[in-house]
Amino acid sequence: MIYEKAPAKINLTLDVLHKRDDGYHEVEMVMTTIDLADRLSFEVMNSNRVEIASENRFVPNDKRNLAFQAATLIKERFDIKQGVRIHLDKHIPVAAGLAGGSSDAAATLRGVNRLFNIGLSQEELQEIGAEIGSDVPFCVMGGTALAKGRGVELQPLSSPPACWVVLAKPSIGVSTKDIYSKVNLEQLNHPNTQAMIEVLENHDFKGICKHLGNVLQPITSTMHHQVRQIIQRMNKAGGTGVLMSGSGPTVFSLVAKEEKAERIYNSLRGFCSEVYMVRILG
Ligand SMILES: C[C@@](CO)(OP(=O)(O)O)[C@H](O)COP(=O)(O)OP(=O)(O)OC[C@H]1O[C@@H](n2ccc(N)nc2=O)[C@H](O)[C@@H]1O
Ligand SMILES: Nc1ncnc2c1ncn2[C@@H]1O[C@H](COP(=O)(O)OP(=O)(O)O)[C@@H](O)[C@H]1O
Repeated sequence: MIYEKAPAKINLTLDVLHKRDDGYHEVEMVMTTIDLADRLSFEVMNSNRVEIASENRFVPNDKRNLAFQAATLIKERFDIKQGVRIHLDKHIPVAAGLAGGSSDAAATLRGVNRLFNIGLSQEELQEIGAEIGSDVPFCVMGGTALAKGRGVELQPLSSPPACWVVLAKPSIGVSTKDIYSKVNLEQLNHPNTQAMIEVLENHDFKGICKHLGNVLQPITSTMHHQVRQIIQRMNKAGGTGVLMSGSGPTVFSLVAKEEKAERIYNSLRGFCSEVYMVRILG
């Protein structure tokens, strides 16, 4: 049996530059991993099948699951005759803007590579990951990175200084495709990506909080008042660096001190069913 951890990501910046000919949007975003993770196990099966099991009722237990797709892709590409049984212990909220499914796919690429001794490099796993989804290569790489193109061209960056991340996810689902389709290129309030890269290099926590920005936040928060309410509540509770992650609806706050993070966490609980307080992994 082989085990892999699949951490969630948050977007410190998310900018959309233009619409591409392939229908995707050209993005520029800074992402970092956090200590909120799914856990996966992988076991060889003698029958030539992929099986996936998870107790989470929001996660599909069939070919719609990105971990299932990752295992199938590797098996077919490298003509592996044995099967694999995957167990997914889900902790990352689903359809939340935290790349839970993409991180499960990335963990599966790593896990199956080890299970069958295929010997693929991290770069090769990233390339295969891009066939599954735009966030998968970053999840293979982990840490902190600048992502360009449709999100698959990666450049590693310095990680943020150790801090706490308080996250709150309202009980609504958001479709990434739907949010991207509502982008109006004339109306975007672009974050300063270069400034974010510089403050990361300088380990400047206040600078990181100052330069957080996500062009998708106004779109998702206009559609869902719950996102606006959480942003307001986090700010009112004294939250520093408050931003929506990815296409949402999860909102996070970066906090340097544990007591303050606890205060924000407590003020969100009761108001919102899914609230987490975790460390940044970076
Ligand atoms: C917004 C982001 C930010 O990290 O994350 P999430 O909110 O999903 O976590 C990503 O760009 C999401 O990546 P991912 O969820 O892997 O997207 P994909 O499966 O590749 O694409 C889903 C759909 O989103 C749209 N899409 C995605 C990426 C991109 N650069 N431009 C797009 O227009 C396309 O319509 C595509 O069909
Ligand atoms: N392993 C998985 N974990 C979570 N969701 C998955 C998984 N595989 C496929 N999905 C599907 O992908 C969709 C997006 O899920 P997720 O990756 O959690 O969101 P996001 O892209 O917003 O971070 C969900 O609606 C779910 O049905």
